[in-house]
Amino acid sequence: MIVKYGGNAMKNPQLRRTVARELAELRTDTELVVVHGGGPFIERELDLRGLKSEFIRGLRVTTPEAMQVVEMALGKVNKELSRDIGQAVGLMGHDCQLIVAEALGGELGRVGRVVGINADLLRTLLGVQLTPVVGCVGLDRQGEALNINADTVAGAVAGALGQGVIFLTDVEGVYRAFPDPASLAPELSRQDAEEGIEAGWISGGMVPKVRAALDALERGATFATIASGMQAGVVRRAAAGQSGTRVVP
Ligand SMILES: Nc1ncnc2c1ncn2[C@@H]1O[C@H](COP(=O)(O)OP(=O)(O)O)[C@@H](O)[C@H]1O
Ligand SMILES: CC(=O)N[C@@H](CCC(=O)OP(=O)(O)O)C(=O)O
Repeated sequence: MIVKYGGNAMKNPQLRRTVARELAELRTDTELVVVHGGGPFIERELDLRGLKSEFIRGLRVTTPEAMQVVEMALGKVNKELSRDIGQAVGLMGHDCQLIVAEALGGELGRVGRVVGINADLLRTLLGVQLTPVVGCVGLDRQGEALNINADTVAGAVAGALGQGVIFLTDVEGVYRAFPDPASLAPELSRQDAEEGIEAGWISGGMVPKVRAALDALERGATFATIASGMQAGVVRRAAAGQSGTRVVP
C-alpha cells in the first residue's frame, strides 16, 4: 500500500519517530511505498531566507529561487524518514525518472502535475524487500524540478501501482461539520466530496487530499483513506477500514 505522510503530523519529532516505527513494522509484512510532503519544513527554510509563501487553491506559488529551497528542505526530510524507517530507499522525481511532471503554468511558477510515474522502479525495489520513500518533487521534460503537492504524488503512485493509499494527516478524516470530531464521515463518495468542496465544508488542504483520493481511485487504486497520523496504530486500522474516512467512487 501507499502511505502519504506530511504536514502538521510531521512537525513533532517524537511523533515522527512513532510513525516511522509504525511504518518500519508495517513494511515487514506489507509492500509499502511512503510518499511524503514537508510543508512546515519548506515554510521554515523559506522564512529563514526572507521568502514569503503564497498559496493559490492550496498550492504554494513557487519561484525558481523558492524551488531550490523546496528541493533542499524535502531532500532532508526524505533522508531522515528513510533512515528512521530502515531498509528504505529515499527517492525524488530526479531518480530514474520516478516522477515526470508538467508545469501547471500561470502564477504558480514551478508547480507541476504528474504526467508519469516510473512504477517499474518502485516494483523493482519492492521486489527486493526495500521500501521506497518518495519526496514530492518531479522533473519536467527539460529535467527542471517542479514542486508537486504530496497528496497528488501519493494518488498518482497508488494509481500507477494499482494499490491502496492512506493519507495520514492531522485530523481523523473528513468531518461533515469541521472541526466537530463527532461529524467524522466514515465514507465519502465523489458526489459528497464535490458537494462539500462546493459548499465549503471541505476546504483548505483537505481539498487537494480529497481530489487526490478520487484521482487515485480513478487511476486504479484499490482504496483511498484519509486518517490521522497523530495517533499510534492508525495505519493498519485505516487499511482495514476501521479508522478514518474511506473515499469511494
Ligand atoms: N471537512 C474537513 N474535515 C477535516 N479537515 C478539514 C476539513 N476541511 C478543511 N480541513 C482542514 O484540512 C486540514 C488537513 O489538510 P492539510 O493541512 O493540507 O494536511 P497535510 O498537511 O497533512 O497534508 C485539516 O487540518 C483541516 O484544517
Ligand atoms: C505545490 C505545493 O503546494 N507543494 C507542497 C509540497 C509539500 C507538501 O505537499 O507537503 P505537505 O504534505 O506536508 O502539505 C508545498 O510546497 O508545500
